[in-house]
Amino acid sequence: VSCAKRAKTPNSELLFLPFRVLLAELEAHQDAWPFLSPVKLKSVPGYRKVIKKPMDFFTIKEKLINNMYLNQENFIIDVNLVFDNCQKFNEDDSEIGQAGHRMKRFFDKRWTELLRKQ
Ligand SMILES: Oc1ccc2c(c1)N[C@H](O)CC2
Repeated sequence: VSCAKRAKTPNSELLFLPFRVLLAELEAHQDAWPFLSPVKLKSVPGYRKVIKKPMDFFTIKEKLINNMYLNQENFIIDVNLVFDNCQKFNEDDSEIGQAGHRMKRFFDKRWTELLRKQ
């Protein structure tokens, strides 16, 4: 993801370590396959029109590595965007729709556990 690289201050790396761990858990989840990389807009009819802000785990990782999240909220907004896009584009009873619901439940649980630790 090209963007102006922000100065890497040590504490910002430390501050976001829990998010990198949490993101790694999302990527390792067996239901993560629809969300690992950007949807190929050219090969999925209607996606570009319906989904105004595509998002995926790879893009989130790139933004984390490039210090593009200024605060915790923006990280959570992007993760929830992945699941909201999935619910918008897929029927709840579809394979991908079900994977999205399972991933969201997993994320909400882990995020709550992470917050309780702080
Ligand atoms: O049948 C299909 C084919 C492609 C995709 C989906 C469903 N859903 C994803 O959210 C986006 C990509």
